[in-house]
Order: sequence, then C-alpha cells, then structure tokens
Amino acid sequence: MYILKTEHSFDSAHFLAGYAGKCANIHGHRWRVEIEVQAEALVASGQLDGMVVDFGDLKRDLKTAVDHLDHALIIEQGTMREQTLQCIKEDGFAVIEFPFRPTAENFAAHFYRTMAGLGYEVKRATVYETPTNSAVYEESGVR
Ligand SMILES: Nc1nc2c(c(=O)[nH]1)N=C([C@H](O)[C@H](O)COP(=O)(O)OP(=O)(O)OP(=O)(O)O)CN2
Ligand SMILES: [Zn+2]
Repeated sequence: MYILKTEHSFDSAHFLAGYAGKCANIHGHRWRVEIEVQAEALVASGQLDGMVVDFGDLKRDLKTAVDHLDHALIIEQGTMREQTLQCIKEDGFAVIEFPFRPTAENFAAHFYRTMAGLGYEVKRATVYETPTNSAVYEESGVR
C-alpha cells in the first residue's frame, strides 16, 4: 500500500455554542489539515508513472478545499441570532456557516469527504486545532 500525505492550513475564528468553558467565546486557531491518500499500486505509464497521484494536484485540491475558510468566522448554523449575523455580514466580515459544530473532529470528517468527493482514495484526514491537539477521521471497509 502506498500512502501520500500533504497539508494546508487556515487561520480563522470560531466558537463552540453550548460549550461550558472558554471555547464558547469567539477565538481563533491556525487549523492544520493533513490529507493522506492511498493506492495499492502505482500508475505505470505516462505523466503519472511511478506515482499514486501527482502531489501538485493533491496540494492544489486541498488548498482549494481549505482556503475559502481562511480569515473567516466559522459558525454552526443556528447558533447566532439572525440579527447579529446580519450585522456582522453587513459590516463586511466573512462568516461561514456549517451544519455542524466546528470541532476538529467535524472538520476532519468534512475534509475527508470533500477530498473523497473529488475522487481521491482518502485514507485519513487529520485536523490540528493547536500544535498539540488533533483529530483524525477515517472510514473503515473497502471503498
Ligand atoms: N474533542 C475536542 N475538544 C475540544 C475541541 C475540539 O475541536 N474537539 N475544541 C475546543 C476549543 O475549540 C478550544 O479552542 C480548544 O481549547 P484548548 O484545548 O483549551 O486549547 P488551548 O491551546 O487554547 O489550551 P490552553 O490550555 O489555553 O493553552 C475545546 N475542546
Ligand atoms: Zn477553538
């Protein structure tokens, strides 16, 4: 089995609605996203001879998946009053809403599925919320 890994980071703000502690307040992280893709065999001819996929393509696609989250306020849908949200947006701030709580675990699953949806055979997605805290998402079984 061959496994390739690449990573990309984004800097954004979030909060955990309903969390009893400091993370309920708006705060920022540099999220580091690692994606691992796998293959049993390498491509055997042409441009991709000897590769699983081209690192250039993998890096580009992960960057696209990650970059639109950079320098934004990421919130879980329904956790901020409509009026507040409207004011923040009218004042020109970038707000991105997700149907899930913006935890490292949920982001790991989000990036796994995003990259799998692009056709990659994803082995694992890892999201670091801090340099020492990370969450991994994998799916078991044959794809
Ligand atoms: N399992 C998870 N637990 C927590 C998550 C998460 O995504 N998954 N997220 C948070 C908060 O986002 C919080 O920002 C993390 O805070 P903390 O662990 O306290 O990290 P710090 O580096 O800020 O800790 P210090 O002790 O202040 O250095 C909470 N839990
Ligand atoms: Zn946080």
